[in-house]
Amino acid sequence: MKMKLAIAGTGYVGLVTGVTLSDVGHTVTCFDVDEQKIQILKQGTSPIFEPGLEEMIRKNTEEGRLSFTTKPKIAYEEAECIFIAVGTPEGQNGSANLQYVERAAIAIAKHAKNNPVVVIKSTVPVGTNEKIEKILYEYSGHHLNVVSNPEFLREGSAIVDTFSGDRIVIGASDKAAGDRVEAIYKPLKLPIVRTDIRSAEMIKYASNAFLATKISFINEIAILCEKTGANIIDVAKGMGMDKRIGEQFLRAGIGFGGSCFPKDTNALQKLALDYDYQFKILSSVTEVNHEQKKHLFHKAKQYFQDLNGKKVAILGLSFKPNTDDIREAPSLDLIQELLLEGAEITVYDPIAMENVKKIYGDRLQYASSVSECIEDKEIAFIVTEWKDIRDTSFATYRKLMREPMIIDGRNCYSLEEAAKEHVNYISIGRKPVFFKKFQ
Ligand SMILES: NC(=O)C1=CN([C@@H]2O[C@H](COP(=O)(O)OP(=O)(O)OC[C@H]3O[C@@H](n4cnc5c(N)ncnc54)[C@H](O)[C@@H]3O)[C@@H](O)[C@H]2O)C=CC1
Ligand SMILES: O=C(O)[C@H]1O[C@H](OP(=O)(O)OP(=O)(O)OC[C@H]2O[C@@H](n3ccc(=O)[nH]c3=O)[C@H](O)[C@@H]2O)[C@H](O)[C@@H](O)[C@@H]1O
Repeated sequence: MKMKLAIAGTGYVGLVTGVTLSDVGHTVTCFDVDEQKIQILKQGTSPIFEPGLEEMIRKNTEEGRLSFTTKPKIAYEEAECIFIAVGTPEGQNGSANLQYVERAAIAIAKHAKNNPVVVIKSTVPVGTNEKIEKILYEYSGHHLNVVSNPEFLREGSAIVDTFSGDRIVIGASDKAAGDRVEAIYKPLKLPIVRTDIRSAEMIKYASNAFLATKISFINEIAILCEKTGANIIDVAKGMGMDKRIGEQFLRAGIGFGGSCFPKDTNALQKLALDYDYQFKILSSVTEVNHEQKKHLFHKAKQYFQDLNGKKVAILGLSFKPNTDDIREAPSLDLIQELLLEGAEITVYDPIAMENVKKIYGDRLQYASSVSECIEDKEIAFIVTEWKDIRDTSFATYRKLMREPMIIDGRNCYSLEEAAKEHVNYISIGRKPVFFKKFQ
């Protein structure tokens, strides 16, 4: 059944939801309060870097199923279902800031005329959907059903994640409203989990918190590997082959970043405190992650002591490959520490450089390729495992750097390769390989 849908918010989640649902045949109008964003979208350009997204925006706009507007009336008036996908950034004391969700609900209440189901896709604390139902009633004077439908896509693989996700969660108190949302997703042919509203809200936070826990856990095992002489790659492989553990999210590195894991782990801890409970595991997960983001810097200090005036290269700035998002990116922590030490920093990222320039301006130098970034440097830090960074051979480092000291936060190379290629190579959870003797 094809439906008339509206989306509030054209960030990652709103845009990908709008584009994919129009691609399976629904008519979708995306509304955003950001006029500049809507202008860009109307021209068929994506305001975010996401593989495959721009092509799909153009295709579905041209075929007449997808449109963009800054006028809430146009988006909401006739919609049968309205998805709220606005931001829920970290607010006071770590709690989720719900002001954007509330404003979106008020606009929906004022303009919707077709008795729509209101679907909350934004990540919101348990109990929020019920609050929004009340706001909708207060501002419209009649009852509108609210359904919780949290999102599980990842930046950088958002389209693939939407078309081949593991599950779609639908939390509803009204069966018919839940059925309507289920019907929208039917063409995707994905497993559907139906729950009550509060459980759906909790599934989202619990999933993100569990994945974040896996990362902090493997990062602590990596520290122990470094101390004991074990190899984290082999350890993670051996653990991950146990289906009860699973191989995913066992890549040790320099801590998790991004717009969601840090804020969602904090919001869940805050929610627990609101219910008079201290979520002990999660406070350790956050603490471990905080420390892990400084790991590369500490390694550099360990081998060089004084970094003042050192010429360093930072390869990769986004919080993960295939996105220009630098929110909570570990690169920012490293830059900050190195600036305080007085290092001379050159950075490179295939996509995210402009975002970093907005923060650091001329305090950094910006290179347009890996080679330009590492040329004549004393230390190269690998921070984000973009393909062109992973594909750079040790021979290139040897040719361009004074005396290659590579500190790799993403374990991009094998230790055998490093030993064979005569570079100094320090990675995560593995023995360092030294060509030149460091004290
Ligand atoms: N970024 C991600 O990969 C994922 C995000 N989420 C959750 O989805 C939600 C949205 O996240 P993002 O898409 O990253 O947010 P974002 O911050 O990139 O975009 C939010 C958009 O909403 C717009 N907006 C604000 N108030 C509005 C209003 N009243 N009406 C219409 N538009 C409005 C903003 O202008 C902005 O374009 C958050 O709750 C987030 O935790 C969930 C899964 C994945
Ligand atoms: O709620 C959200 O916003 C989303 O948060 C994450 O998605 P995302 O933040 O886009 O990216 P991930 O691939 O999960 O990576 C997050 C961080 O963890 C790090 N990571 C990931 C995996 C791993 O094994 N090791 C590791 O250090 C990444 O480098 C990155 O900094 C979740 O994976 C999505 O399911 C969820 O929808």
